[in-house]
Order: sequence, then C-alpha cells, then structure tokens
Amino acid sequence: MAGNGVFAEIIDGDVFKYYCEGEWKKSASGKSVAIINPTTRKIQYKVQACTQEEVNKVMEIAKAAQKSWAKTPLWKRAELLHKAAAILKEHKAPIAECLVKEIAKPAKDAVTEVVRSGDLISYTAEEGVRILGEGKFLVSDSFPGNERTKYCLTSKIPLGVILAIPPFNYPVNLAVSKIGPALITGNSLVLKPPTQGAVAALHMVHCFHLAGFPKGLISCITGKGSEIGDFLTMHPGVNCISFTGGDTGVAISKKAGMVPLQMELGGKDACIVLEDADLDLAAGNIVKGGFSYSGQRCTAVKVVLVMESVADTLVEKVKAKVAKLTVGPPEDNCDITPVVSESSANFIEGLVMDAKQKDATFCQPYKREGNLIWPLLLDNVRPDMRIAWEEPFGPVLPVIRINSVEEGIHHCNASNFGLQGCVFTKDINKAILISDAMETGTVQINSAPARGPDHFPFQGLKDSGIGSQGITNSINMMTKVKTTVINLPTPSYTMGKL
Ligand SMILES: NC(=O)C1=CN([C@@H]2O[C@H](COP(=O)(O)OP(=O)(O)OC[C@H]3O[C@@H](n4cnc5c(N)ncnc54)[C@H](OP(=O)(O)O)[C@@H]3O)[C@@H](O)[C@H]2O)C=CC1
Ligand SMILES: O=C(O)[C@H](O)COP(=O)(O)O
Repeated sequence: MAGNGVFAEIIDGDVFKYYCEGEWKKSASGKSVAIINPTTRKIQYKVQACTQEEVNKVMEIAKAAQKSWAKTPLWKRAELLHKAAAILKEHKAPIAECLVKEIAKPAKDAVTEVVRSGDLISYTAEEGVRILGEGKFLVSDSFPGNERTKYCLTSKIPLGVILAIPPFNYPVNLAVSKIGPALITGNSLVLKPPTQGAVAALHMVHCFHLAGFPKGLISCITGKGSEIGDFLTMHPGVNCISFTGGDTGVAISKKAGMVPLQMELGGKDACIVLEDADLDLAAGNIVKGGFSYSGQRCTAVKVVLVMESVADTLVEKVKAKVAKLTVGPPEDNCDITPVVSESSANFIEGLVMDAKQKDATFCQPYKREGNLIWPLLLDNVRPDMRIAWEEPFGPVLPVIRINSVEEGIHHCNASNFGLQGCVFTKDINKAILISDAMETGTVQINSAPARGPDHFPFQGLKDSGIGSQGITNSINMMTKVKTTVINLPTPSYTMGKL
C-alpha cells in the first residue's frame, strides 16, 4: 500500500511529505494539494503545497550538493543508479498502485511503467559511463595557417542544477528519463512532479533515497504547477529545464532565462494508410496506438488519414477491434479507463460535440460516465472540425479520407505539431519518400508511433518540442563541452615508426 513499509517515512498523517536535504519534510505553508482519483472522483491522496522559500532552500542545497557530486567518480555515480533501479523494481507493486489510483493507469501498464523505469535508469548508468568516459583530442595543424602547436582536449562537464518537470501520463518514467541523465552527468536534480501522479513520483524518489545518494542532490518539490511553476522555472538557481507536457512548455520557453531547454510537448500524430497497406496490421496498430491508456499518450495515433479506396475496409476492421476493447476501472485492467480529470473529459466531449454538429460519422454511440469515456471512432472527419487538428488526449479517434498521398502529407504538415507520424504501405520506397516529406521528429513505417525503446532519439518539430530526448541525447544535452588547450612552444609532429 502507498506510504507503507519502507515508504512509511514519506507520509505524515494523510499528507505526503516533500523531499529536501535528504529528508522528508512538511511544508511550512501548512497547506496541501488534493489529488483526485479519476475513477472515484474523490480525494485519494494529498501532497504538500510547498512555498517559494522552500523552493529557494532546495535550489541553494542543490547547488552545493552538485559541487561534490561532480567530483564523485563516474563508476560510483553509475553504481548508485544501478542500486536505485533495483530498489525501484523491487517496490514496483506499491508504486504501480499509486499510478492506478492517481492517473487511472490500467494495473498491468502501471507495473510495466515502473519496471521500464528501472531498466531506463540502469541503461542510463551504462550509457553514461561510456559517453562520459570518452573525450576528444584535436590538433591545430588541420586548420589552415596552423602548425602542430596546439593540443585541444575536450570533455563533457555538468551544467549544474537540472529542473525536471514531467507530465501526468508517465509520472515515474518521464521523471526518471530526466533524473538518470542528470545524475550520471554530475548534475543535481530538482523534481516538480505533476500533481496527478505526484505520490507515485514521491515513492520513486524514495527509492533513490534508499539507494544512498548524497543529501541535497535530489529534491522533490510538490504543489500546483500553476502556483509554483513560474517561480521554479524562472529561478536563477536553475541551469537547465527538462520539461514534458502540453502548451505550458511553450509558455515556459518564453519565460525561462538563458538556460538549455529540453521540451517534449503535445502531438497530433498522423497515421497514413495507403492502398497497398496490410490493413489488418494497420487496424491493429491504429487501435493500439489510438486507444492504449485511453489515448493519453503524446505518441498516440491522433488522426488516421486513409486512402478513400480502402477506407471502408479499414474502418470496418478498426470498428471490430474497438468493439473488443474493455471499458471500466484501472484496477480491473480494462483497456479504456477514466481520463485523468473532469476538465479533460469535458474538453474531449467538446471536440466530440463539435464533430457531431458538423456531421462526422459516429462509428459507436458517444457514451460518458463521469471521467470514463467509451472508445469512439469518428469517420468522415473534415478539416473544418476541431478534432481534425486538436489533441483530444482521450479515447476518440478521427478518420479523414484522402484521395492522394499529397493530401495526407499536406494535412500532417499543416498541423502546428510535429511529434511523430506513421505510414502503412508494402512499398518501402514510397514509405521513405513519405517519411522524408512528413514534418515530424520521427516517422514509424508499418507500426504505430512510440517513444520507446527508451534509448532511441525522441523529439518533436514545431510546437512539439525543443531538443531531443532518449537516453543518449539526454545525457549529451545535460552536459556542456569543456576544452583545455595545451600550447607548445614549438611545433611537434609524431613520426610514427622511426
Ligand atoms: N512529447 C511528449 O513527450 C509528451 C507530451 N505530453 C503532452 O502533455 C500534455 C498532457 O500532460 P499534462 O500533465 O496535462 O501537461 P501540462 O503541461 O498541463 O503539465 C505538465 C507539467 O507541468 C506542470 N506545470 C503546470 N503549470 C506549470 C507552470 N506554469 N510552470 C511549470 N510547470 C507547470 C504540471 O504540474 P501540475 O500537474 O501541478 O499542473 C506538470 O507537472 C499533452 O498535451 C501531451 O501531449 C505528454 C507526455 C509526453
Ligand atoms: O507521454 C507519452 O505519451 C510518452 O512519452 C509516450 O511514450 P510511449 O510511446 O512509450 O507510450
């Protein structure tokens, strides 16, 4: 159970504590933030509403802790990360339970998220040792006008304090995808978890605590993003921001100071289906891609663009698979579970009503109970409907019928988003041409969009983000190149074998 056993010290009464200076603390605010269970719509947990003074303190401590952490041998940093990964996996059950209660993630997927997170941390430790164990050596005589009098040594150095802000849909995995790279590279880390998902994140942080990381190196500040977010992101103590979420990221990018930003934001991932596609394969991927975790994935298939000649067949196949999706509570491992909040359900409903008014074809009747929305496929969607462009982040999938590949690419590229996309065809040459034409960070050929495996580069174009994630890219992003140049009084050339 949450807050029990080894996790008993992270809770005080019915309010979970925040983490600072290697200790679990109550906020001086005396206030808490309630976390509503999306299924019961009742208060499930409470977390501390941290104050600005507490943010200041955490930043000050993080700065000091980073200095000695950067002097800790790389192999020791890696060893601690491996330890944290093992502890996290050992305690997957209580952490997964929090994910079920806080964000209505189906029980099995919740366990998968924790295990995947442990694997991500271990891989990061190994990758970090390799990447940071190497530097470059340059000599000056390759540039015109220079003799071989300068030896340049380059290495990767930490940035300082990394601020990590993950979203509700992967509060553990998208937190460790920032924490792991930050720590292996010698940075300290301040985490602001999403409010829905904060308790799972606090349990995860306790696993790092149990692993024995130095005091102050990792901190976790809780509170509503709308209240403490600006203070955190604009704090002068922050040296890098790694954010995953929605439009909030665009606002942060405008406000943040001169620090490196890693932004993974929303998407409207298109699935283009050509006449020669394996329609069973496409239908399976459309349902998995569009409806897993009730469509609350940035990489969910969010619009299907299918050639008119195969549209009827494809829609029938997708409909048949949608009919088999189970709908209900996350505890029962249902495919479709309540969406994260009432406001999210209302937003999704708004998109559905707009499509209804404009005569989209409803392949199933629209049904909603509380935050639970039954899976809905909307056929014959046209570009004048909101659902053609907006991200529902829910179990509603629009189908737009197209008459040419160009029409599909045009729709995809007219979006303000550019996260991922996918194309189904048996013609690899066509697939490559389409992939090159799509303005997205990734294109999947004959499979649904996905972030994983976690070491693959993951990035969005346009409003979908800045920079690139994935283990290797995050490690590189959280470092800066440092060079030392040795100047010789006279040119020196190696002769090889004399
Ligand atoms: N490209 C990608 O990798 C991913 C993108 N997303 C996108 O995220 C969205 C859904 O996630 P959601 O959690 O609702 O996204 P939000 O942008 O609402 O929130 C993300 C995080 O930002 C925090 N936050 C809110 N306001 C501020 C602020 N002013 N300053 C700093 N932090 C703030 C939130 O805290 P709090 O919860 O307390 O408000 C949360 O931790 C979708 O658009 C989805 O596409 C989601 C996952 C992955
Ligand atoms: O937030 C998201 O949706 C994730 O970054 C996507 O991850 P996944 O493709 O592995 O589900």
